[in-house]
Amino acid sequence: ISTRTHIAGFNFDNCIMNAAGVYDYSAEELDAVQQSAAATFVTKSATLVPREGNPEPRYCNTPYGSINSMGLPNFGLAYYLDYVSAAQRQVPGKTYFVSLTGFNVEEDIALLRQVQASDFEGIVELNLSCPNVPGKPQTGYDFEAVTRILEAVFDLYRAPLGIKLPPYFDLVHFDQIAAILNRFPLAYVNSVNSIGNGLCVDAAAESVLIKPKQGFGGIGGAYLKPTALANVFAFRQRLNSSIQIIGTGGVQNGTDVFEHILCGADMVQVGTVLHQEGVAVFERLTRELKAVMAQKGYGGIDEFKGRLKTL
Ligand SMILES: CC(C)(C)CCc1c(C(=O)O)[nH]c(=O)[nH]c1=O
Repeated sequence: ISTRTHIAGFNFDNCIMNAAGVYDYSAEELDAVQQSAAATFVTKSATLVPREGNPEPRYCNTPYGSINSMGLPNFGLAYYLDYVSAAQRQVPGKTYFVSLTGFNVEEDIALLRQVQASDFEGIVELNLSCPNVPGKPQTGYDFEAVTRILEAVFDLYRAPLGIKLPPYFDLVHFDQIAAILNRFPLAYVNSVNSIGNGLCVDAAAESVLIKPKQGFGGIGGAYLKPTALANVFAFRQRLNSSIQIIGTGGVQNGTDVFEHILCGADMVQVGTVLHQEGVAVFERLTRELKAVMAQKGYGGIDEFKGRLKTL
């Protein structure tokens, strides 16, 4: 039984990896993912210069998942390009993902120019959940901004590039954003980022759980799965077949991975469960996925990918 997959023409021995922002901040964490059963890694979304991020506590586990307002702490793009450059030499033939996020189009372009000038041979993931012009919603919810950014990006960048999107909750929004995305040579769409601006409360302390933004933060974990599966399934039906899908959100076991693939995902990423369990989670999820496949008689993920039945 094989859980191998392919993204942007690159082959991967497995279809499970980390989600940007989790276990990918430092070289030590990236090493741990490298040495695990994960297919590959994606780096923490990188900015032009290093960022400390928000004051702590900025992440908290909750009964059904997690809440975070990290504030994009990262060592800067150069650090991650150096790490991946060394990884490419150490393990030739393995493909890595570098996540980027600018706070405006100019920054996005500057980040991509820096990637182009490097020896990076992998896949770029552009995080569109970043804030945009103050007073406007995050980029992923500002469809004109998405259009403007992708026009600038694809004028410049010709190598494999995917985007990370926030969750959408209205079928008309799926139609509208998919019509935009179908105009561009995207390698993939990664759905979903955390549900923005949730609020978790500690009733005993009568307080919020995290310090930034009065306790508002991105919601991950089990809460997220129905929304994540809906976004994967909706985009699979709307996007050109040339645009692949990475499914992210709410994975806790092999059946959840199976469900993401059934909805159309070509690769599945994990965040909260990785943060809580560590990199051993990749071996567990892979084992559990293979058990589901064995029980159903599937030899490879293409036999059930996107085959979700409607009633
Ligand atoms: C939310 C932003 C800080 C604008 C982007 C980075 C990010 C963060 C973060 O660094 O706070 N957390 C998430 O759950 N998703 C993200 O995409």
